[in-house]
Parts: sequence; C-alpha cells; structure tokens
Amino acid sequence: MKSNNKSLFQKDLLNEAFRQSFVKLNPRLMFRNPVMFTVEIGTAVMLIVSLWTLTGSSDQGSFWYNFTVFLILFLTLLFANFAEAIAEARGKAQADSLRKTREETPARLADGRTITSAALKKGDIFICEAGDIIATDGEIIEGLATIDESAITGESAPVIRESGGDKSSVTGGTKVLSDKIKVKVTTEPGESFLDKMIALVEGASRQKTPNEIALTILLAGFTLVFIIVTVSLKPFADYANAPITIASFIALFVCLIPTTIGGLLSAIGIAGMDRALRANVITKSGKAVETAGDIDVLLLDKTGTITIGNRKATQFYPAKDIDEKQMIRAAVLSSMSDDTPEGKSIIELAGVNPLSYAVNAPRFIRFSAETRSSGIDFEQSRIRKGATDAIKRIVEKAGNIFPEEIEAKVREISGKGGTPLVVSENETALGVIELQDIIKPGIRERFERLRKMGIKTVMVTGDNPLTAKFIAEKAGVDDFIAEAKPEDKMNYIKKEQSAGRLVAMMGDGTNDAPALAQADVGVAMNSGTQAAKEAGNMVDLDNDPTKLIEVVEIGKQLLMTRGTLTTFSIANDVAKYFAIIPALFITAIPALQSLNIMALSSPQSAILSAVIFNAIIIPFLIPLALKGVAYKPIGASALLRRNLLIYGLGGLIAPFIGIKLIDIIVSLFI
Ligand SMILES: Nc1ncnc2c1ncn2[C@@H]1O[C@H](COP(=O)(O)OP(=O)(O)OP(=O)(O)O)[C@@H](O)[C@H]1O
Ligand SMILES: [K+]
Ligand SMILES: [Mg+2]
Repeated sequence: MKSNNKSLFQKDLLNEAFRQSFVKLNPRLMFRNPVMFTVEIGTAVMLIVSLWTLTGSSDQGSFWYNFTVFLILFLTLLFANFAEAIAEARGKAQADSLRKTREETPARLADGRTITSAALKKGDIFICEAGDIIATDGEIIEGLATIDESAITGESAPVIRESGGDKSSVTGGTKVLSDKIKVKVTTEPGESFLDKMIALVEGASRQKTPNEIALTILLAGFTLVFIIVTVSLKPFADYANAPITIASFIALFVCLIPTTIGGLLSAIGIAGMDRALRANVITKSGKAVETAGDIDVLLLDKTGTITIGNRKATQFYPAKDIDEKQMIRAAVLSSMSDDTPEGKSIIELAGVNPLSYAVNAPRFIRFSAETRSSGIDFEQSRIRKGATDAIKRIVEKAGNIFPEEIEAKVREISGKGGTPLVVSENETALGVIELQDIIKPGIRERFERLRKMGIKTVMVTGDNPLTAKFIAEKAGVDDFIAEAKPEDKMNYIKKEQSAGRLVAMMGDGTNDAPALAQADVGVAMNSGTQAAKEAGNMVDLDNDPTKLIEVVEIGKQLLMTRGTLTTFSIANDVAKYFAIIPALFITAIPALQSLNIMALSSPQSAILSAVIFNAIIIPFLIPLALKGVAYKPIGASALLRRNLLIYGLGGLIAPFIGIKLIDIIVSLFI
C-alpha cells in the first residue's frame, strides 16, 4: 500500500467518482444525508417551477433565471456526491491492489497433494518452501523462514517468522524467501485477512460512527429550524407586500442550511480510514480511528514493543554449592522443547546438544505467561526455569531456602535492565540465567511526542519490577506495571476506563488478547498470533509498536477536520444572509439596502451569486476533507484557538469576497 500511494485525483478514480455522483442522486441513497436530501427536494421543485414558467406565467420570473437556479442546485448535489464518491473510489483502488495479492495460489498439503488456495479449510496443514507464495493465512507450526511481506506492507525488507512465540503468523499472498515451514490454516475460505480488508476498504461494511451519527442528527435539526424560519418569512413578506418568488425562498433556504459540512461529512470519515490504511494500519471500524484521536492512556508491552524482543541468554550464574555443569544441564533440559526465543537462546549459549543428556519418558512443561515458568519432568527429576518470584515460590513452598546469593544476582541483573531466569531442580534453586534485550532505537523521542499530545504511556511486563524500572526509565515511559499476568493488563485497562479515560493497547501475543479486546483501541501486530489479531480492532501491517502514534494523529486529524469544516460551514453561511435578505425585500423595504454591504448589483444577481458560492465551496474543500487539516502537537486549547482563527474567521470573511467576485461576473450576463 505504501508503494502505490496515489495522488489525490487520479484519472481513473475521477471517472469512477464522476459516474457515482449521478448514481448517488437516487433519493433512497440521498435520504441518509438529511441536509443534502432537502436540497434535492428544493432542486426538484426548481425544475418544476422552471417548466411552469414556460407556460407563460410570469410572476415567478423568467425561465432562464429559474432554470439557472435549478442548475446550480443540481450541481450542488453532484459536488456533494462527488466528494463522497472520490473518497470511496480511493478506497476501492486500494482494495484492487489488495485483491491482486489474493490471487489463487497452489498449496502443497502435508500429505503431498497439491490443492488450490480456495479449497484450503481451517485446520489444514500446508508446506511452503523458498520461492512459494503462501496460500492463505495461518500459523507456523514447524520451522522458520524469511518472508517477503511487501505485497501487503509495501516494505521490501524481509522478515523472519517462526513457530512458537509471538511471531508465528503468516499472511496469504506473501512470499517465502528461504527455508521451509509447515503452516496451519487459521481462517475459512473467503474469510482471510485480505478478504475482510477488501470488504472493508471497499466501503461495503462501512458504518457511520457514533460521532458522525450525532453530527448528522444535529445538522438535520439545523435544517428543520431553517425550514421553519424560511416558511415563517412568507406571512411577513405578505404583510410587507413584498411577494417572494419560490426561487428566492429555496435559494435562501439552501444558503441557510449547512450544506458545506453536509456535503463533505461522509468523505471526511472515509478519508480517515483511508489515511490509516496508507499508514499500513487496517482498521476494523471507523469508530476505532476516531476513538484513537481521543486516547488518554497507552499501554505497551515491554518485550518486543519497547525492546527488540529477542531476549538472549548471555551468562549462567550457578548458586554457591552448585557445579556449573549441573546448572547448565538443568537449564538446557528445561529448554529442550521450549521454542520461545528465550529457550532457544539458552541452548545456544550452553552449546550443548540437549539429546546428549539421556532422559526417559520426559514430560515437557511449556512456558506460559500465567505461570511465568517452563520446564521438564522425567524419572525422579522436576526441572523448572522462570521468573524469580515464580521459582522462589516453588522453592519456598517445598520448605527449602532460596539462596541469598541468587537474590543478589537477580537484583544485579535486573538493575541493568536484564531479565533473570532462575533454574531449579526438585525445588532447589541451582542458579540464574541472565537474559538481555535491547531497547529499540528512537523510542524515547516517540514517547516524548506522545507526551506532548497529552497521552500517558504505561509499560506492562511480566518481568520483575527492577528490570521493568530500568527499561521504563531508559525508554522514557510515564509509568510501568511489573510481574503482570494477562488478566492484570486487562484489569489495569478496566480501572483506567472506569475513571473515564480512553485506553489504547498494542500487543502481539495470545496473552495480550484479553487486554486488546478490553481496550478502546486495540492494535495487534500482523506478525502476532491469530488470537491477538482477532481481539484487537486494528492490525498494523508493519508490526511497528510505535505506530499508535500515527494512528492517534490520524484520529485527531479526523476529529479536527470534521470540527473545523463544521465551523467553516456555519460561518460561511453568514455572508449569504447578507446577500439574500436585502435582495428579497429591497423593493418593499428600501431601508434594507443598508444590509447590502457587498453592494451586489441586482436582487437576482445577489441570489445567484450566493447559491453559486454555496455550490463551489464544496469541491473547493474536497482536498482538505480528504487530506485532513494539518495536525500539530501543540496542546488542545492552542490548537482550537488556531483552528477557530483560520477556519472560523476565514469561513466568515471568504464568502463576502467570493460572492462579490461572482456578482461582478454574473452581472455581466443579466
Ligand atoms: N521461555 C521461558 N521460560 C521460562 N520463563 C520465561 C520464559 N520466557 C520468559 N520467562 C519469564 O516469564 C516472565 C514473563 O514473561 P512474559 O512473556 O509474560 O512477559 P514479558 O515478556 O516479560 O513481558 P511482555 O509482556 O512485554 O512480553 C519473563 O519476565 C521471564 O521472567
Ligand atoms: K449553506
Ligand atoms: Mg513476552
């Protein structure tokens, strides 16, 4: 997607949008937009009035005048439809490029048969080797491979995906560059990640967000009020003996109601999701993008998010009376079937083949974020390795003493930001393994930016408080939670939410799924596990944990664009009253001439100029609606002041100039 960033108005998109502008005139579609729907009724009435004047009746003015008003209103409708259509067309173009990625590919099953990707069902297992296109979404159950994901991310650097751990997901349409993997299908045909995304970006499943619905209702309310205002002018005009033509009534009404925002509202929403997609973030709903704009707290994982995530064993520290060989044996045996990066790195550091230790009928205990330990049972041996507090509990529960020198070593390793893993055999502590991880470069600056936006960052980790503190300070997060189990993350989110705060969370592991689901904005990494991706409401194709910063900016930009264009829309109607009201009453009440501050040449020219301005302001603002107003992290009130000045004052003044200029041109013709 990054690779085919399109310019705002491409020729094929324009053609499609042009066609859709007419299709959308269908009153049944128009009805969803109350402001433009009333304009459509006004347009129809003007067509009837124009035809009526052809019968020779002259009290409504000439055919050409009435027909011109009709044409301008018709154009207003087309412009509003075009705004929505061009926003949708841009989404469709993205869908097409995604669709290319999803083309039929052969899949080689584990039993040697080859079938087409469309026939793959959930649970099937297929094999991919260097050069193969991965047939559909799945999880690697065996092996490791470098994969080119540029088809979906536009990023050409290959990525590594491997079984076990939190980087086991593969996406259909991506290409294996080296090695061989066994993949278990995780989706039913037609429901793959790409299928869902295509439906989404095509707008098929786009629903109005609650904010958008609220604004639509508000605008409908405005429209109703102005219908009453316009209608109540009638007795007033009769009393003043100043008959008002239907064209004048409708022109006044259309200028009074907020047509600018009414015409651009839905384009603004579509463009927001589109911008997220361009940032390589797939959003399951427009609501998530908007909510992101209001986030107060951001929860981040430590391992893999703030740090690179390949925690590597760097040193074995045996306890006082323990032989190093004995400790290494226990460390290696406990990692025999531990395919986490931690487990693999322990075997690597030991440099021993685990099979060289003969063990009978082993039972492996896999690592879980719940127990924070892993290990092996065989014959008379129970070997465990894990977080200090987890192992300490095991040791002390059996009535054994947890050695002081191990406690000291643990503190020392943690104090430097390393992760200590304590090894025990038969409930006796044997020593400590030091694991190290690297803080991602540039992360501090990114957190600084979040702080300027007023967002609190909280690091959550299963690691001990000392390690957590070290990393938190180094990375520059505002707060941290240590020794957190999966439900702790979720409970923290609940607590913040009950205090009225909106919480975002990024995660990739299955253990993050409950928290991702609970968060107001849950962003899962595309490389993450299937459970994480299903629980969140956004997926980041780039697997960049700091992507939330961009998502927040896109959300803020969306909310701001909607707010400023609403302000603009209402402000820019004021000049139109000054154009139309004097024009209506000028003959009956000459005193109203003083309101004609633009010195418009004639009543008819004034009315035409106002409706022309009202129409062309919509296409004028389409680029702004699609690109969004510029976001600057300068604090909410400064931003509001700045926008009110530009769009409020600008919206007030611009039409006085615009209408005057149009009047000069129009007066040449009438
Ligand atoms: N393979 C493993 N075997 C045994 N213990 C482990 C293993 N991997 C990690 N641990 C221990 O379990 C703790 C919790 O791990 P977990 O993956 O839940 O959190 P984390 O990786 O520290 O933090 P994050 O939530 O940021 O991923 C780790 O801090 C470590 O002490
Ligand atoms: K208007
Ligand atoms: Mg982890």
